[in-house]
Amino acid sequence: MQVVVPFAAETPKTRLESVLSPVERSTVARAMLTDVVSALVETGHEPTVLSTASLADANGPGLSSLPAAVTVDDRPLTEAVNARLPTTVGETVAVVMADLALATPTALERLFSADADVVIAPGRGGGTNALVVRHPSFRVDYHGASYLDHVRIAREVGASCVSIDSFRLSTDIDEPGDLVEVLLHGDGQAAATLEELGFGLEIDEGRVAVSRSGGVRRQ
Ligand SMILES: Nc1nc2c(ncn2[C@@H]2O[C@H](COP(=O)(O)OP(=O)(O)OP(=O)(O)O)[C@@H](O)[C@H]2O)c(=O)[nH]1
Ligand SMILES: C[C@H](OP(=O)(O)O)C(=O)O
Repeated sequence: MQVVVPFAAETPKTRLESVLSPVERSTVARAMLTDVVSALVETGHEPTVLSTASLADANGPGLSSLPAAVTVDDRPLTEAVNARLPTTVGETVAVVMADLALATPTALERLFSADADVVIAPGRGGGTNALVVRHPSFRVDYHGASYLDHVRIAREVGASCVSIDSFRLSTDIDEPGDLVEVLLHGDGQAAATLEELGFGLEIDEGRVAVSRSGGVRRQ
């Protein structure tokens, strides 16, 4: 099975612009990529990062030892991923997004071992955080309610399709509120990077929040 990890290398995580500078967004994105790749390697796979640009050039911290091959493809996400999907029966390709900072080998194994032509780990808010494709006619269409689109596309090409219920794989880190989950449940580079940048938990009566300086640091 090939495992592809799409990565927007140049201006990642724009939806975090209210809390992180461009350089910080790049640093956090690269820390999350490192965590995802490390979890995939622990499952015994050899992931390929499908990056919009070279990671050696505009290098951020921590990528010199990334345990993955990097392929540069500057086409838009959907096109770049579709170019990597199976074209023959018997081929399997997994697509795991680089912003799944809570991904663990156990959660990924559940995704990989589910039995269907198309296995989807939905993201909160309608996205598709991870996919396994075992059907030569299935193609992706990211953005918007891509989860619904992918269920429909699977049906249209006659592929069996299941979605898996995983808190860890459903939590992609897109918006400031998502940083809470990294500090609550993450134990990799992404969580460490956020702490280095001064983020901590704000624990009150309602939902836990994050703030920069002043929040509670993890032990
Ligand atoms: N190869 C490739 N990966 C992409 C592209 N756009 C997004 N990604 C990756 O796809 C995953 C989901 O990305 P999004 O959350 O939609 O986009 P993002 O660039 O990370 O963040 P925003 O700028 O806030 O939308 C992440 O792993 C991104 O790094 C693209 O055009 N090409
Ligand atoms: C790529 C996109 O990611 P989101 O914008 O939902 O994080 C999707 O899953 O369709």
